[in-house]
Amino acid sequence: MTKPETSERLVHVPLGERSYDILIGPGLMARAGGEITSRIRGRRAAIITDENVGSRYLDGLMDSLQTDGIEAVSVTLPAGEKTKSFDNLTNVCDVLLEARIERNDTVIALGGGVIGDLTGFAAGIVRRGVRFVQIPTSLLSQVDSSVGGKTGINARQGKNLIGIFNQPDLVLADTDVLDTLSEREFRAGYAEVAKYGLIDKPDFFEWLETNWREVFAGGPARIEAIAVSCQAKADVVAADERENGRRALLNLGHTFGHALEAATQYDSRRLVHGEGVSIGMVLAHRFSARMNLVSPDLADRVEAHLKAVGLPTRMDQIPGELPPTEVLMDAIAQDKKVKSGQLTFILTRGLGQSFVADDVPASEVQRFIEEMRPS
Ligand SMILES: NC(=O)c1ccc[n+]([C@@H]2O[C@H](COP(=O)([O-])OP(=O)(O)OC[C@H]3O[C@@H](n4cnc5c(N)ncnc54)[C@H](O)[C@@H]3O)[C@@H](O)[C@H]2O)c1
Ligand SMILES: O=C(O)C(=O)C[C@@H](O)[C@H](O)[C@H](O)COP(=O)(O)O
Ligand SMILES: [Zn+2]
Repeated sequence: MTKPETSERLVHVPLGERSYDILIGPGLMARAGGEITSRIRGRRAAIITDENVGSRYLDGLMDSLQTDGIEAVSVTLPAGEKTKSFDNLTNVCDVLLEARIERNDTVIALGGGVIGDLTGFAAGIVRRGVRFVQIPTSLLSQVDSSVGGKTGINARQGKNLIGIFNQPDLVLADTDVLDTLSEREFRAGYAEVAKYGLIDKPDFFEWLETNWREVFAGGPARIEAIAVSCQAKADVVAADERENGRRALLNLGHTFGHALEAATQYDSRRLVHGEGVSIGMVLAHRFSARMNLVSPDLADRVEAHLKAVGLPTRMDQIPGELPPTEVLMDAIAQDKKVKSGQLTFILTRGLGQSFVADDVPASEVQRFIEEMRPS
């Protein structure tokens, strides 16, 4: 096994027998075989990827696995949010069973959050659970979706409505691969980075306001931002793995964001997840101001930063027409945080002072959306 780069970072997710490491840094793809064989007994693997990532990184990963004695099959799916479907779940399960992947073999998600969520779900249900490694290749998946074990697919009724908690055995975030990510997708991932600052790390948000250009440029600031994000997520997940309380904070901006994704039929030409989160976080701050929890200046500040990096911050920036507010409210009513029919939102009392509000009147939300949406 080749030596780790000195710039490499390790974040541990302490979850008892489900604990695992997240390795972050350059050159990890070429070491994947060694990192896997040092942790997982089985010598066979199945790699699930998408066409954009597979065409660039599948061969290299296969070579690395082969060097360390792992024999692998692969399946390449179409790229994009629509891939998180029952049809593709069936396809992936079929591939795993046909290849006779056993419980101690490894299923590898090589791609962004779409591939990670779908693959993690399949790995958790095939033979009631086989080993699962995340090799996240988008910024969003390196800072968020590969960590914490939420896996699943979308349903006709809404986003991520069918799935399971299934922690990975290992996460390998090779930061070199971010060089081929489009600027738009990098920005979308950045929304989830900024989210950690807005949840409870005001110093990190301030650091991002000053250093975001370096994060976009690559190098140590980018690795630092990814490591801080993974540590922030690991801390929340370790405290509340199954979202009985504090973990809901990671949903800041998502109640609005998921409704907008559903409203655009998961059409990535109109909106991708991180963009929905960006608009959703601004709405969550504006709604907090509306509820007299914070000054509107804070919402202006959050919007100014997200705008500066080039993210959309308002519903009127989504191309095409949005459905009526009632349709958005229907999607919001399907949110997994709803309790006894009451909406739950993540609101804020200040910069980095987010909290879970589980008594938000639907009528207030509806009125607020009416005012904020394009007329
Ligand atoms: N499970 C969780 O905790 C969690 C957290 C956040 C988001 N998510 C989910 O993650 C998904 C969004 O993830 P995403 O933003 O990674 O989307 P994605 O998986 O669709 O990836 C974005 C695009 O970038 C391409 N891509 C990925 N890596 C690349 C690379 N290195 N070079 C070139 N192209 C590359 C992909 O092919 C795709 O076209 C959503 O479904 C969202 O719900 C899940
Ligand atoms: O890990 C979590 O918990 C999150 O909420 C992270 C979110 O960024 C992510 O988009 C997640 O998939 C949303 O979860 P959901 O339970 O609202 O579907
Ligand atoms: Zn998200």
